[in-house]
Amino acid sequence: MNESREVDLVVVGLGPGGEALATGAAKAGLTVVAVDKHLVGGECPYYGCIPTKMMVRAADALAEARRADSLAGAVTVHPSWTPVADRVSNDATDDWDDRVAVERLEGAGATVLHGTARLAGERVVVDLADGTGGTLELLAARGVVLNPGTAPAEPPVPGLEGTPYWTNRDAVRTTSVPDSLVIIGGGPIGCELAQVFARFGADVTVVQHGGRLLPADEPEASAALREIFEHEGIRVLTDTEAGRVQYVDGRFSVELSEGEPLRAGQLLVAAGRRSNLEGIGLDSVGLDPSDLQVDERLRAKDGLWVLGDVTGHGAFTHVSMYQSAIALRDVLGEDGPPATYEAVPHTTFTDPEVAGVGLTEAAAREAGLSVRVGQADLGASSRGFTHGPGGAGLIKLVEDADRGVLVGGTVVGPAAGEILAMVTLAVHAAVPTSTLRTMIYAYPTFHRAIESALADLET
Ligand SMILES: Cc1cc2nc3c(=O)[nH]c(=O)nc-3n(C[C@H](O)[C@H](O)[C@H](O)COP(=O)(O)OP(=O)(O)OC[C@H]3O[C@@H](n4cnc5c(N)ncnc54)[C@H](O)[C@@H]3O)c2cc1C
Ligand SMILES: NC(=O)c1ccc[n+]([C@@H]2O[C@H](COP(=O)([O-])OP(=O)(O)OC[C@H]3O[C@@H](n4cnc5c(N)ncnc54)[C@H](O)[C@@H]3O)[C@@H](O)[C@H]2O)c1
Repeated sequence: MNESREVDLVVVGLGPGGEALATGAAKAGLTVVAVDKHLVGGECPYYGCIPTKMMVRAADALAEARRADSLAGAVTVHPSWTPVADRVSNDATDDWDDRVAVERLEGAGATVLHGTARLAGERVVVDLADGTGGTLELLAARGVVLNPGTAPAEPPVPGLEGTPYWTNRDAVRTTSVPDSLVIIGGGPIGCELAQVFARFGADVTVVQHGGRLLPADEPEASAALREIFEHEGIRVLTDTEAGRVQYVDGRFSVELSEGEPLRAGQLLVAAGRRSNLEGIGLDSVGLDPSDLQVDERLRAKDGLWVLGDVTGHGAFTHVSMYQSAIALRDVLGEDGPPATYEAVPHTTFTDPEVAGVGLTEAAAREAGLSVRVGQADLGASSRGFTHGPGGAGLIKLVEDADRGVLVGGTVVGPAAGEILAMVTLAVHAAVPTSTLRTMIYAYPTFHRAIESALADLET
């Protein structure tokens, strides 16, 4: 089938934001063609947030059971990956089948196509994945939305190519736990999965070429997480470069910039992401994919909106969804608040969770702000004390002293992502720190430690 069609809107790439935008535009009465080369919904539901958080939940349950000894008596733990693999396959991903998502989008009134799309000047060309080798040319009167996301980056490590190493996409599909696992990369993916597989019995080593785990977070958070990882038996090698990789007789060996090579049953590469904008045809409309800028309504140019991870405002589902709502209003010609990114929160779902919002202390100083920081030891708070094992953590607040408002905050601890919510609100709404100090904090909650960190701002 080689045909041309005129429609109102074409959405290329159906990550969380693209799917939501296509749904909203179709419900608003536009004729919408929504195209994805793989699964409708993108990385988050099939290979990212949802399956990995099911894995984290299972690993946390094991850790809690192991803590029971010192709190409530003996519990015997026999880890099994079977319920994890079953939940990921049956409940999270429908065995990596997007039929439900496709039907939902079609139910909203959109036409859904599986195929690889690219811009060709005024038109969008779709190479259909229906096995016919056909193409479809679409002319979109209102415009085109790109939400193509990212793919796992392959670092330039000699010998890596051609080995059966894992990326996040393989790790979430595994039906067994390797006896040993080397992870290249100590970012959010590397850290979350290191703890999951270690708690299920794998001997795990994280190789991180920077100086610390989670380098985008506060150094205090990285140090706290490293201590906990090492206490749990996870080996953390920082300032270490992975060298030649070999795969012989079903085992990996990884040479290192220093020390003995590592040997393991599996290798996970979690060394960042590669933008899917390359090859999507931006050059055909005069734009450079390696330096794409979007405005506060996600417009790259008239009639072209781009959203999600590739915009560089935080590779998180909530950013993709936030941008999607703003771009949808613009597509529909509606007014509304523009996109701002001062209070983008994130949570890495290790145990303890590492959650942050806004600027780190270093970023605030680099921005030339008059910075005051305040810290509190979560483990030493009343709630941390009563919680006991697993209750360690910290709170760090960053204040712009001239304005008297928080511009950033970090929480490490159990449910840190939830505790962070009030710091996110404070940064977002620029609530004066003097107002935050007069609030009553329930006793004994974890969030009450924020009051101690606020008091520490004054010292
Ligand atoms: C292991 C892992 C865990 C994560 N955990 C979290 C978490 O806990 N919380 C969180 O907020 N975020 C998390 N993320 C990040 C989150 O998955 C992404 O930020 C989110 O998916 C938003 O991405 P996106 O909207 O840019 O598009 P994506 O989800 O990447 O989707 C893009 C879609 O575009 C399609 N596509 C690309 N090019 C084309 C083309 N030319 N034609 C047609 N279709 C195309 C792709 O097939 C894909 O379906 C995690 C990511 C990973 C990898
Ligand atoms: N809970 C969450 O919200 C969550 C969880 C997972 C992923 N994510 C999103 O997905 C994105 C991608 O995650 P990621 O962890 O792959 O990427 P990342 O870019 O955040 O971290 C990759 C890490 O790998 C290191 N690295 C790169 N090349 C290396 C090499 N050759 N040797 C050793 N170390 C190397 C980098 O220093 C970096 O710290 C994240 O930035 C985040 O936005 C979010």
